Amino acid sequence: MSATATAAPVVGQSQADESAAIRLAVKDLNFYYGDFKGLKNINLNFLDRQVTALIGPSGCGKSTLLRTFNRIYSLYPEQRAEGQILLDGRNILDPSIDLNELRARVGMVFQKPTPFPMSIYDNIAFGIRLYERLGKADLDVRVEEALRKGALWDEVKDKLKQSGMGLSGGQQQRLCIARTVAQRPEVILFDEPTSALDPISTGRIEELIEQLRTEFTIAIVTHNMQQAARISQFTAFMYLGELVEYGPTNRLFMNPTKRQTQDYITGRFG
Ligand SMILES: Nc1ncnc2c1ncn2[C@@H]1O[C@H](COP(=O)(O)OP(=O)(O)OP(=O)(O)O)[C@@H](O)[C@H]1O
Repeated sequence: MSATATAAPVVGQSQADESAAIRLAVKDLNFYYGDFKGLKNINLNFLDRQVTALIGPSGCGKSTLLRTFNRIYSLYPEQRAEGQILLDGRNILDPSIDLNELRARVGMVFQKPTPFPMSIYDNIAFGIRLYERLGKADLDVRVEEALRKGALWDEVKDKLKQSGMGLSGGQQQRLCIARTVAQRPEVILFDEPTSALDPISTGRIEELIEQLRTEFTIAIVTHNMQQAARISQFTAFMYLGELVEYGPTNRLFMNPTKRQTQDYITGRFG
């Protein structure tokens, strides 16, 4: 989808904390799909308990970058990353990294809600059981905690045994967020989490992301620049596999330093 805005979007209120600790540091990252170079020498930091939005025209590499952070690409043998991605100082591209542990520390929420075909309760409990042995009472507490953090508890507390597939699209997406949160990750990746949702469900997810950032470091890919402006503290603008400009969202939208950024946020290309 292309940018259609004709003027820079209105920027939200939350201020970037430029002094926050670096949670994820991307250094000289190159990414290849076979011979095709999808990311070119990316250097970028994601700061603790801040929301960083990745924006740019279709095909610029936003999802590719996001997918390096939990190495989900390693399911495909022809895809590879070079460089470093330091999570709390440790390079997650190192072959010795335990991928299951990495994916518990770096959770991901996809564009299309993907509940498991099981009960609402088990959707949350499933991931916890993979890593921890908890008794029924403790597990109940964890499930409730996750559903509360996913802003879903009040709507589902009386039907935890019903299938997660029976929820509305927006509720399913909040269930997926709760499932991710239940693993107690440090970083949560959102890949266009609201593009399949109506405006009301979108608003709820945006509010939820705003709450989650008090606890988690968040990276979000979005085509919606108003959304990036509303919910992120930092924004990275990408084009053709390169990082063009990065900075506090306020500054990047109000006063971009690069012509390409200016053109994109005002809808002059895309
Ligand atoms: N599996 C793949 N094999 C080969 N090339 C791919 C593959 N996936 C993505 N690409 C290419 O890598 C580049 C970056 O794609 P990516 O999906 O990261 O872009 P994007 O900015 O997220 O796009 P969109 O906004 O359309 O989702 C594009 O040129 C795309 O065609």
